[in-house]
Amino acid sequence: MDKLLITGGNRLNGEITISGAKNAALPILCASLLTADPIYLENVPGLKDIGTTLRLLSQLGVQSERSGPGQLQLSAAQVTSLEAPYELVKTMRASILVLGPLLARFGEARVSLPGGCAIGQRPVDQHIKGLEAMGAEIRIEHGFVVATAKRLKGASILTDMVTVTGTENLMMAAALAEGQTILENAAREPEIVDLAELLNKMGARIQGHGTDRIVIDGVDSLHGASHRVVADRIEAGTFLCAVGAAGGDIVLRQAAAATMGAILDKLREAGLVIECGEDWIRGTMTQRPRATGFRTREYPGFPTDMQAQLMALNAIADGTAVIVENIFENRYMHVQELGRMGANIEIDGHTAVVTGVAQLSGATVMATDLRASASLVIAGLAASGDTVVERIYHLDRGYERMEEKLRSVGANIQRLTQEAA
Ligand SMILES: CC(=O)N[C@H]1[C@@H](OP(=O)(O)OP(=O)(O)OC[C@H]2O[C@@H](n3ccc(=O)[nH]c3=O)[C@H](O)[C@@H]2O)O[C@H](CO)[C@@H](O)[C@@H]1O
Ligand SMILES: C=C(OP(=O)(O)O)C(=O)O
Repeated sequence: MDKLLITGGNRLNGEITISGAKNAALPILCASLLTADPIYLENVPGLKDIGTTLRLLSQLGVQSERSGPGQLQLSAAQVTSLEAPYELVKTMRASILVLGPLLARFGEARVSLPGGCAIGQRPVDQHIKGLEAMGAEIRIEHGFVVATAKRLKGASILTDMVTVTGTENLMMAAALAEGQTILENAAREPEIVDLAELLNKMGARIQGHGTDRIVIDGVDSLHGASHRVVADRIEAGTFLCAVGAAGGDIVLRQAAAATMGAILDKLREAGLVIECGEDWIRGTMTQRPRATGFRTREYPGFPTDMQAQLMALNAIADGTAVIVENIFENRYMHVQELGRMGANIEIDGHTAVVTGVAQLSGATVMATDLRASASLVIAGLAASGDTVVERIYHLDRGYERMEEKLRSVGANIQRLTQEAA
């Protein structure tokens, strides 16, 4: 298992190019199942989760070809299986996103239930409830969601809570349903907007994406399209937290500041000077961070996927910050590891109270999930001495060449492969 070795203390200066968003690319890859025509994609990030999704799609019969860096052509002309097996689904919960497309186009799907994971239980009951409202018959059998439908029918669906992949699954299914579907309480994340834009290029009739009421007029079939995946706002926010913790001056290229309002507001509150244009963000940090409390919320609120990284910045801030995690019930796994580096953090239920310390000290720590890993890297960049982050396969799920990007702006960070470790 690979590890990262970080020697803290270097300031970060220079430019980093932001990759396409994991959370937009994953549903977009699954959307290729909705048509027999080819889908051409650009700005697909090179991530383990993308590899897993391509393996899953290949198992279903989808052909994929890389034509250049970040470019991918997908063809679901010959789908040969309608089953997503546990071996693949268990490593990546977003695999549930094949359910809606398979059911809508082929009238049948068997998708393994994802099971529990580090950050929370994460059930898929709302995906199922929505598809049932559209006329699907669904049963849980031997750990699989087994769904059938002659043709899905448009319905009015109000989900119990705002769910990102739930909205995506139902939007994809509704695109090929008979009649109109209205999704109330829909998620508004930029990644949903990106998916809807691709679906509309494929001939879908979707309106209201980016609001909490999405209206989809189903069509009989969809066709091929080309699309560039939106920039990863969480990757960009992570690098801004890194410069906030280590100090320095970095410019992020191919970033989408317009999707990052709440993140940029909080980082400014923490003391970063931030300037931005349409596709770039500059973050400069010349002082000790200021304690910055926040509550995670659905978009346009502060994202749960940035909670761990901003907590790491707070760990060395001047003052005390109160953080409330509202989306997942168990997303504080990084707290114990940050504590091993000298952070002063107390947890009471969904609330974390972070009292900043002047200096963290490097330690060997273990990554427990994707963003927890990122928070440990940020802490390591600011800490004195060496930090070893173990189990970085979590990090590789969602960050493209993170250590190379950080090294290019001056960080002292290297990957220790299993052999070298
Ligand atoms: C691939 C992807 O895009 N992942 C993102 C997506 O995950 P994901 O789509 O899985 O997260 P959801 O928005 O669905 O989850 C929000 C909350 O609703 C609950 N819930 C959800 C669905 C359901 O059927 N029943 C239910 O109870 C979840 O357990 C969680 O507590 O949104 C999360 C919240 O912004 C992000 O952290 C993830 O990075
Ligand atoms: C939780 C995340 O991803 P996933 O939903 O793919 O587990 C994340 O991106 O932080």
